[in-house]
Amino acid sequence: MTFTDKLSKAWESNHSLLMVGLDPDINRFPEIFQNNNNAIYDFCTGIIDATAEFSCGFKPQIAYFASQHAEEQLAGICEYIKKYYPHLPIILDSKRGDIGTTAEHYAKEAFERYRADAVTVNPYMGFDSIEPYLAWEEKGIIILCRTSNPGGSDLQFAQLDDGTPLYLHVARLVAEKWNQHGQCGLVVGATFPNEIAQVRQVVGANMPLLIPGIGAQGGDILATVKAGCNTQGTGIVINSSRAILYASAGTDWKEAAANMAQTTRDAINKARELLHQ
Ligand SMILES: O=C(O)c1cc(=O)[nH]c(=O)n1[C@@H]1O[C@H](COP(=O)(O)O)[C@@H](O)[C@H]1O
Repeated sequence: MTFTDKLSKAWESNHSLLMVGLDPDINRFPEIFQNNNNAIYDFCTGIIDATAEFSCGFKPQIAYFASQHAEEQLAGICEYIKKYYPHLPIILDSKRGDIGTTAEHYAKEAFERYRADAVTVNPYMGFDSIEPYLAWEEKGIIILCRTSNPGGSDLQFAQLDDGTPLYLHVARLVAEKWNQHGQCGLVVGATFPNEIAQVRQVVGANMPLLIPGIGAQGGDILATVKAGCNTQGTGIVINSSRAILYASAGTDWKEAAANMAQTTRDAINKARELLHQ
């Protein structure tokens, strides 16, 4: 099954557009994880069990694992999701970008080592740096377009000669040239709803948009849904990481994460209903 099919099914079966981001920061773990050599695996699998029913997938951020020499724990977490929640897609967030021969290895890292369903990539080095990922036709390739951070504007708002901002040029390139197998998505930040709407207009109804920036970064759910959803009330994956992972540092950490995931999923669904009645 392709990533886009799997994602559409997960949207429907869990009635959720919420993706739970796995950004495990050991300094923010509850006390019970002290002196636990497998803390990252145990924490993330606990969060996965607590939030799976409210989410449409999981997005592990690779830096949090690599910085702690925890790549094997990341591989174990991906195995865990595949085994217990095979209907939920994994987006490996690694934002790689390099020349083709090196990109081939980054693609293998994502799709062979971690068996991810999709990966985030950086378009800065152009088509030949993306091509090795596109060869994995079943997999999702989610390309940075209008990122959620304030500094994203430094380059993404630069204008081409005809006045088109760079982020819209990226959206157009992906939609018109790079998305030959219908496997591409774009990253657009919830902190910039006007730009989400511009991107949706350029790419049409079907391209999935990965939208981080609600929760800890303050993006607005209603504005995000309004700008990003297609007429079916789908088409977007709204990521939240810290707000869910660290909802409580006490013994109730799993319940708090579940509550936050459910509340967030429900708020997204309420916005969908409001806009698509
Ligand atoms: O590609 C991403 O996921 C991403 C793109 C972007 O523009 N902004 C952004 O915050 N992210 C990631 O989304 C997550 C946001 O985390 P929270 O702000 O804690 O919800 C982090 O893993 C970021 O690396």
